Amino acid sequence: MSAQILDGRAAAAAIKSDLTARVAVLRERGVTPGLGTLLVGDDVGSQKYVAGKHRDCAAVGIASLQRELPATAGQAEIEAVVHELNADPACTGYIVQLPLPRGIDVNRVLELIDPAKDADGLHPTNLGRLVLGQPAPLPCTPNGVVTLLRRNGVEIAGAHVVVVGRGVTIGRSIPLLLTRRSENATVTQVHTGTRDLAAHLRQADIIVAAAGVPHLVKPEDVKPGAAVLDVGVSRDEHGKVVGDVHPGVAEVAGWLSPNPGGVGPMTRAMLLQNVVEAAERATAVVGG
Ligand SMILES: Nc1nc(=O)c2c([nH]1)NC[C@@H]1CN(c3ccc(C(=O)N[C@@H](CCC(=O)O)C(=O)O)cc3)C=[N+]21
Repeated sequence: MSAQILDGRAAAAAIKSDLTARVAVLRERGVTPGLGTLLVGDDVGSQKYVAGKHRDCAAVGIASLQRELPATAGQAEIEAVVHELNADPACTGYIVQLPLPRGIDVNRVLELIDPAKDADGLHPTNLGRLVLGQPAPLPCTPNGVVTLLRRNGVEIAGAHVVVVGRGVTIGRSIPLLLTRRSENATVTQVHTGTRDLAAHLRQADIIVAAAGVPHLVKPEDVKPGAAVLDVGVSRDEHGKVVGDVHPGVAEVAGWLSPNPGGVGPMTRAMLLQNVVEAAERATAVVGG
């Protein structure tokens, strides 16, 4: 018996098709949403990610604003681009591609982003709103995880979800989404300080593996039929992506998100959704 696939590429394609229609409505009203990216340095991986985001934009009718700075750029130069994008009415939302070069105060840069233009959903104000239950752009990867489960009919309400990892972009905020009344999951968060990781994993109806440790989740630690989402991205010596989930888990789990092809494409779709929703909010205010 083999797990059913939580196909992130298929779900992302369906979401992008829905967003294309919403963008068309906005454009009829004279509003073209625009996604900005700031890329600092010449990391090939980051360049590829950013290029992918702009390809996505073109596909759904969102305008692209690409800003690039050399790896030698200093704090002031980076902050100047952030101020420029905050002020630019053509920019509905934007991201500062991470990581930034060593020596840059990342938190200071991210705090300067206008929370209304925070396409990543990682601004302190928006994370605070998430804690408070107020409307805000949601962090893209966590929202991608929840959306991928929902679209495949995986029961979240009442489920015991074990989240592996406590990183800021994923692990920290996934429990905040899953424990909302609209999701109603019960969440255990485990991390490198957890005494018996396997004992927790075996209790899980849903495992979200976001630790960045290759093949951390082993088949013998997964309850038969559980849903397992592989969010970890490590690379082997050939540069190939290796996830947090051991391939043998496919024989035990009921549902499995592949990596690549799972949560990654969903992250990109959620970024586009944040931009479209920001444009819709702005249009509703302007139009009354
Ligand atoms: N401000 C900021 N926001 C981010 O969201 C952000 C970032 N910085 N820095 C880097 C990480 C990484 N990340 C990925 C998104 C999608 C895929 C993705 O779509 N991956 C494909 C495979 C790769 C491909 O097809 O090109 C997949 O999983 O199937 C991967 C990685 C976003 N990040």
